[in-house]
Amino acid sequence: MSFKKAMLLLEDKSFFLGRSFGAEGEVMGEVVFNTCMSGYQEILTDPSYFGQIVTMTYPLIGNYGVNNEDVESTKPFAKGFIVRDYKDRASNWRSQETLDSYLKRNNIVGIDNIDTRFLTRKLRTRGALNGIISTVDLDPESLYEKLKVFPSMEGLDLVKDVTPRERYSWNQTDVWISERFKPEGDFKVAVIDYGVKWNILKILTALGCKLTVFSAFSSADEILSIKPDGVFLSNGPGDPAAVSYAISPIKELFDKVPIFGICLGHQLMALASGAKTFKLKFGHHGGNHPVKRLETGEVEITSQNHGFAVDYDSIDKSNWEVTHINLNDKTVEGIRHKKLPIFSVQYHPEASPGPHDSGYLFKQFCELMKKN
Ligand SMILES: NC(=O)CC[C@H](N)C(=O)O
Repeated sequence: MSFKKAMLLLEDKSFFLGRSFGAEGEVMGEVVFNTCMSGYQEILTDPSYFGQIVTMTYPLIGNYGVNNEDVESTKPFAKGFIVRDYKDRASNWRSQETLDSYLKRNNIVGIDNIDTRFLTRKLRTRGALNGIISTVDLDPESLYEKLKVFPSMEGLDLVKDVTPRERYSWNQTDVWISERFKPEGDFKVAVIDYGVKWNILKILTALGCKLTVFSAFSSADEILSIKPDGVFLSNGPGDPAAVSYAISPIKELFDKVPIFGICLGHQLMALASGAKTFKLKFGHHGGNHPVKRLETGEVEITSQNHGFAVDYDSIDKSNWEVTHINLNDKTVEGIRHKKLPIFSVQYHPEASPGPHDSGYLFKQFCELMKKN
């Protein structure tokens, strides 16, 4: 690996000199911090990170390498990667490649030797900031000139860049997942792919769902044409309120089939119900967010990755019930329709990376399809 210098500059003009790893070049994006202690490969390949530069609060990154199995999509979607201490010696029986070589091969710019604790504290007090990482220009003035015209995440539709153009079928799972999830029946499920994580598809498959995956541009009629037993709304990048074309098809599906939404899918379901979304100060990105399930009073430790949230006050409480609340900041984590078999959560029950407390939600979706 190289020992070339790299620079990170934020929109508040603060800059950090570090060391280049991964690809060389220059990238801009919204800088967010993730508090997971492992799972960098799943994080990098989660399409919801499209448009963002991720910094890990866990200091040692790269030490267990990279493999072909732990990816959440075809390639890394994060724009750039910031770490405290990159370890080039990968030690794990599943490792096939170093993170440095993986990032180089996929043209993702990384920077290490950054005081990620200081950076995270700054993002926490200032809120998410745009940033630029460069290995080709180390002049803060000139980096700032480039960054200042870069758009803010608010108002950006990034789903159009990651959603598939054509529908496809999915029938893969893996041994770890099929140990936890057993077939619950034989269901035909339409997935709307706004940037879906593969772990979701693998869990649904293990539960006995035959999946047809649709583009975000699909109409309700196209989706209903396969006569699905249920519809799943996926996670995805960007500002949910900007994905206007995806909202009315969901609304049309409301009284037709059971629907389950995760993260962006949850936000779009809420928007279709007439509620509003807003941008959080620095978002929730990590594997230890406590969420209270209001029905039972139980607390789930959840995996999360979102910068926007559903506004509690805007929810139509005569038809919808808030089912889950985040115990850190009391934001909405789940909603359910009072009569129709439709529900969604803001967090990630598929985890990957993260704890498995919330896996029951997938079974709940199967129960609704069975009853219907
Ligand atoms: N993981 C996701 O689906 C993220 C949803 C949305 N892009 C947000 O940041 O809030």
